[in-house]
Amino acid sequence: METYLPTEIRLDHLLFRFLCASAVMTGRRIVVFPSSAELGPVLTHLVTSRAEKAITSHGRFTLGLSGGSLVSMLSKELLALPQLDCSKWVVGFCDERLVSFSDPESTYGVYKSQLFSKINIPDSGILTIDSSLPVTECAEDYTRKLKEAFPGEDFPVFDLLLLGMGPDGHTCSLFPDHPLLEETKKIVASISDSPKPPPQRVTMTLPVVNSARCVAFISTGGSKATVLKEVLEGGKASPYPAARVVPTNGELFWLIDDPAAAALTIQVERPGAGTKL
Ligand SMILES: O=C1O[C@H](COP(=O)(O)O)[C@@H](O)[C@H](O)[C@H]1O
Repeated sequence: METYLPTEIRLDHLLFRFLCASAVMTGRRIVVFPSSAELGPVLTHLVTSRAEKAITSHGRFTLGLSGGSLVSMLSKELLALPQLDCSKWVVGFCDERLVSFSDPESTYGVYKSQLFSKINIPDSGILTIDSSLPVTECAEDYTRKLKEAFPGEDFPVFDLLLLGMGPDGHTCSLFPDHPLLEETKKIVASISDSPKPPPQRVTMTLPVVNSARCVAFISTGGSKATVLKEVLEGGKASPYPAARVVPTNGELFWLIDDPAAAALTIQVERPGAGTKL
């Protein structure tokens, strides 16, 4: 039996269903903002909306964080929210550099000083590497921590992964032409020859990234424009690690600014004020 709805609500409902369907059909949404000032609030909406959905459905929100330019943008935006309850968050790192936590290159270290120390996330909800271990043992130790945090899952299924992309097309610590791109069994891999310093890192593998319920790339600045065109318009044959991120059952967002989008010729979304994902 069809429920009666006023015309405007039926149209909204149809539009909503259309947008959902087109997102599924295209498999990804590329959303371009004039600058990171407009991108930031939409990113926080994505985080808080997926957190609410996850906590309602399974009692916690599992979030994978990347380093680099994302750290300060995300920290600033989350801390600007009037209310942020992170008591049910479990945070892991999409990749981490093998340096001491006090080193400015430590992704955990910078999140700790810019974000974790200012929110109510419990220490037990932050899955860190043991930076005192040699790199292969560090990856094994981090694998064990993820397996404990995601019991019964062959590959951990994160509610949301926030990824960056370097100007060479790398994401996490998965670099172009590196054998780690072919990894199919490990959850976490070590790398000792990262072309971007520091050379020793641990990284989630592509099977983990592609198992997530939602993956969002945040990419800003003109230095990303050339590679972004290759990644987003290069088709299935694109050799760039970022192009290999295609969640099997999850959502994929590319949140980018105008300078990063400068070379794109494909259709993108240009949201207005108050856009929510
Ligand atoms: O080295 C890294 O780089 C990427 C990209 O960083 P960005 O500063 O160009 O946004 C980052 O996503 C990754 O976590 C980090 O280890």
